[in-house]
Amino acid sequence: MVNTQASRKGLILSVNAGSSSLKISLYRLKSQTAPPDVSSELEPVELLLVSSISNISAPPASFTFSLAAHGSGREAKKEPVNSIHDHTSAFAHFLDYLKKEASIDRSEIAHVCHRVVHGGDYFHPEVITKESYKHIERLSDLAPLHNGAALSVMKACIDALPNSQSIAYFDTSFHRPIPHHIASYAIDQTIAKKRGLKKYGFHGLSYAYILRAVSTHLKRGPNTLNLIVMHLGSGASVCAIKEGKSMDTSMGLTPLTGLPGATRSGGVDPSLIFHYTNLAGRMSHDRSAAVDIHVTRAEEILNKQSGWKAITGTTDFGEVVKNMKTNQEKVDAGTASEDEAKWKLAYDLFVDRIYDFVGGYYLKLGGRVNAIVFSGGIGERSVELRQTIVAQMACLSFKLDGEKNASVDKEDGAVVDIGVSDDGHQVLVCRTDEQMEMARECSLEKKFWSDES
Ligand SMILES: Nc1ncnc2c1ncn2[C@@H]1O[C@H](COP(=O)(O)OP(=O)(O)O)[C@@H](O)[C@H]1O
Ligand SMILES: CC(=O)OP(=O)(O)O
Ligand SMILES: [Mg+2]
Repeated sequence: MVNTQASRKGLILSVNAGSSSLKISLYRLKSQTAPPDVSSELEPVELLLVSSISNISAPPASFTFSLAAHGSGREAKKEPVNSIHDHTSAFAHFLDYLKKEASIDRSEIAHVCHRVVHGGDYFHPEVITKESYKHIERLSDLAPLHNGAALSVMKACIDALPNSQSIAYFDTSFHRPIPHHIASYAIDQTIAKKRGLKKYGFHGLSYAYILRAVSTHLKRGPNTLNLIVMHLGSGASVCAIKEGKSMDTSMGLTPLTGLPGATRSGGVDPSLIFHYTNLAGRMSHDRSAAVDIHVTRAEEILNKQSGWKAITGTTDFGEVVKNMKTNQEKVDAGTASEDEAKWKLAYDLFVDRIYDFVGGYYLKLGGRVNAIVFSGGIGERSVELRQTIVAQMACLSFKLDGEKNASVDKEDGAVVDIGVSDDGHQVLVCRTDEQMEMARECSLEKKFWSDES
């Protein structure tokens, strides 16, 4: 049931619970009288403020909050916060700040959009009811770093923002068009069907935003585009987009497989875990999540105690790159200790797995690739990683403009060109925005804005 008062004010709060972060943006509808008539705009909503809490899994968390003044953005306030230890306390900290720092009446927030990583067989946004909440809760075991976090924020929203309607937007929706044989595993198909064991794919809200942003940037309809998009953050994945639709992606049944992440192993031989520990099948006693999640020791180790954190001790890939450069000479000379060499191991291993997917997807797309796109915290910020990947892709005739690559941070806009080859292959960076993707979808959905709904 939409609160009519709030609906008329047209504020949308978008909440993105990532594995290591909570990103929150507040928007106002640009056209309050006729919200659904702005479908052609990339951003039919106006950003009012943005807040981000990072390092939730490696405290102290870092909190930023900035009011967007006519789009230009005011200097962000950034501070470490010791009281933040999970997504619930991160959201509570944000609400406190909102009260103190912004002259916004919470009761004007009509809708809260929640990024939910695993939607199972939900393909469309779902208003949160007892039933949909339970459905998402049941899927928590398949996205142990994510769905529980999103649910805990939903609970907090229902308490703190009783006038607002909570709506779940799913990462998995974008990947619905993946062909059956690509989404299937080579296992007993009766069991696969019964238990829903297939590739779902994730980072879908990000890929949807990127597709639209690149389409606007290149002035070409999304359905004419073939892209290889890398979303590289604490969770990292690659997606092959064929004629505007997801054709394949590197994550699978859960967000664990594919590329390694900050604390995730990525794809390993499934037998590995039984050699790693003989307690693999036992239930984990980890109770750090605010919502009960049932995972085995195997899942806990591969999701939370692996990745570059396990190799180097840090979840920050920026640190990995910095330390790798510091130790480069010794590594090249063969005189580096294991401790000095570990940074390069983490970097090279990540890069190697990216090659696997980018190379495979280039082949699947028959070489007809309009652009490769870097996004996510690492893809958007690591000059070195982009340089390494595109250098290897020279054999596929991709070319990087070194100066443009080094000055991405100085460029405005969602998409930045960093190279184009003679035969038209583009290299792009896209500042992805999952919160905007949800707010946009929400603003365009007539039923969320009619007084009768
Ligand atoms: N300058 C940088 N170079 C490389 N990696 C960076 C840099 N700055 C941030 N990162 C990485 O970006 C990651 C966060 O990415 P993001 O997509 O925002 O995370 P999440 O997966 O939680 O949504 C951090 O884990 C950090 O490793
Ligand atoms: C699906 C996933 O891994 O998301 P994130 O990168 O936000 O943790
Ligand atoms: Mg993320």
